[in-house]
Amino acid sequence: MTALLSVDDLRVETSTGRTLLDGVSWSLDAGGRLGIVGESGSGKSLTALAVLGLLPEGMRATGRVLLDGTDLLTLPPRALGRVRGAQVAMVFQEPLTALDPLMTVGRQITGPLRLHRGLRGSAARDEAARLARLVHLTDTERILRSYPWQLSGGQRQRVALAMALACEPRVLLADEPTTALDVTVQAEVLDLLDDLVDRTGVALAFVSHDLPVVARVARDLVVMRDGRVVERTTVADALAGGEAAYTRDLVAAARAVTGLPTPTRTAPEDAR
Ligand SMILES: Nc1ncnc2c1ncn2[C@@H]1O[C@H](COP(=O)(O)OP(=O)(O)OP(=O)(O)O)[C@@H](O)[C@H]1O
Repeated sequence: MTALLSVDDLRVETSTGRTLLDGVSWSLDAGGRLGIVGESGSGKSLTALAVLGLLPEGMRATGRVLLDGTDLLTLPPRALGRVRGAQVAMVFQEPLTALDPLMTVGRQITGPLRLHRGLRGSAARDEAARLARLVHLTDTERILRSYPWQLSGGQRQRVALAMALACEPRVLLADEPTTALDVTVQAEVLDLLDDLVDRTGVALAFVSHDLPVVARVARDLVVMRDGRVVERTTVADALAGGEAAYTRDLVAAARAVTGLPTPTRTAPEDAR
């Protein structure tokens, strides 16, 4: 199968020539679930930002980021803007950064529907309500009339997911989407993500420092350290004892803290 999104020998340097990402390569198939894991500073977020063309000023990316064969790194800004949101959507750790504090949730969800799908009036409102239900928001009428600050952290992340899915993207990039949430809400949002991937068929790239969290939603796994990919494997194989010593350390550390299960090696299709 040809990959839907592939990152090929991605390198990111600062304006002073410091290398932050060095030869990062991975691929995500249509409907795939890729986890990108590694300790703080390993380059997970920069990889996600580079894919979206959202690197901080002054940083330079080389290599290739191919979405269905189109290299996003060489795309002009306007064309890249059309890809972002419409084909590759994202959710971040803190949903408030993605939400406008002065706009009701309903208007924020209808915004991308208007822009990318041309929906207006009651058609946009109906679709916003459908999306709110899709992300398991209850009391949708009230929530759509609310401002972000009137919602809980878990509700805000559900709204951010509804906005991300509004344009029916092919890829969803999630960077630590549950890290700021307390444990119970974190589990609910992970279950929701799992369900959304199944129901919408969106391909998921899920970035987190937390291996047990990644293991709940991902099937394939990229392990990063110091701006490099240490190992490309599956979650099941990593849990059964990865090839790289660093992967084994990550698994052992996670197991010591959370009691991760010790599965036997399984075929990738059975890994969820
Ligand atoms: N704006 C920036 N300017 C210079 N260096 C940066 C910048 N942003 C990140 N870096 C550096 O790039 C490297 C990778 O950072 P990145 O944020 O991708 O790591 P991460 O794995 O996502 O970690 P975390 O989970 O803590 O966000 C780190 O060494 C970091 O110090």
